[in-house]
Amino acid sequence: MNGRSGRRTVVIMIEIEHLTKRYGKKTAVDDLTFNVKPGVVTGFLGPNGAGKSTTMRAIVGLDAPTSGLARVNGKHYSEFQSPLSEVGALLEAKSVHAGRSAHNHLLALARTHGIPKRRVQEVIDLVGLHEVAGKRVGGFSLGMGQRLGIAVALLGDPAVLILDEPVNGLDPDGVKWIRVLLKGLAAEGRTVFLSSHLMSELAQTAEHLVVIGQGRLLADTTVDDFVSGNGKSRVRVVSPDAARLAEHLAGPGISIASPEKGVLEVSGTEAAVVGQTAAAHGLVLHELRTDRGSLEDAFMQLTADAVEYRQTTEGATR
Ligand SMILES: Nc1ncnc2c1ncn2[C@@H]1O[C@H](COP(=O)(O)OP(=O)(O)OP(=O)(O)O)[C@@H](O)[C@H]1O
Repeated sequence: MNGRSGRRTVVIMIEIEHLTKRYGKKTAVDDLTFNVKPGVVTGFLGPNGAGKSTTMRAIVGLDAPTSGLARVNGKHYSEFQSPLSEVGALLEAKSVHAGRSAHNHLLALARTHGIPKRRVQEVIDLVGLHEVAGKRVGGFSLGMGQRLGIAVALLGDPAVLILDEPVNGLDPDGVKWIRVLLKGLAAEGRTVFLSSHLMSELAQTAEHLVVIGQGRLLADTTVDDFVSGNGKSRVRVVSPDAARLAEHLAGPGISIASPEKGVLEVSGTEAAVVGQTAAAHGLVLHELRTDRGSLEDAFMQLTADAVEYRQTTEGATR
């Protein structure tokens, strides 16, 4: 269609290329480039104001980029014949007629988008709204509203789903439900791209992560690599000989803390080295394990650096 059909042999469903979005002097998204692939849940992580919603809005044509491109399935959103069937989106609170029932809201959307009527009941069941489908949307709780938004996103049975903070307003059961739902949709081969500021939630739901800060790409990697690459891992040792072990371990680049008697937390080395050092000196160990940093630690570390970077560059350029 655009003469670049060769690209389509590579299965990339969402392509962001040098995307920049400015609102007046504010650069919300700054030369962002990344791809989102099908078959896995990709988390979109960043502190408040990082540019996640702006990027998602650009993908579905709600915001025109200042420069750069956002494509789904090789096409710009405006080229879609049947948008709801190509990409389902849950963005900020939908404008829903408060007086309409969830069922009628979905039915109206289905009619205007050429989606069969039976799909309405299917998505109502899928999101667990069957008991309240006939009730006025105006009386819905935040969580019910989120479920309705997800039903709208799924209505056209799209291969690509974009969800901005989908767990907002959901209770713990709802959070668990959406985690299972999204993983299931990805396992069917769909592209699932969701933003969250709840890092622990993304760690349990997403396999891949795109992290942004101040509109710029900070990481595009698997969750596992993100944590091991950015989190601080340390070795925890419990030993009746802790003090002597600490003396033998001490050296350049190694820091040792003792949060309580007989316990050491060692950074800058590996569990194997600690075990070998203990064995070489005949010291008894009761426990030896590596504590990996959490996704939360990794995220804080990465975005803290981004904030510093921004302050220095702003100072330099203005
Ligand atoms: N319509 C707008 N006009 C002016 N500035 C805007 C507009 N929309 C977003 N911004 C600004 O652009 C930046 C990025 O906002 P965006 O909502 O994309 O971030 P976000 O990562 O989704 O944040 P949050 O997690 O708080 O939703 C913010 O500084 C925001 O204030």
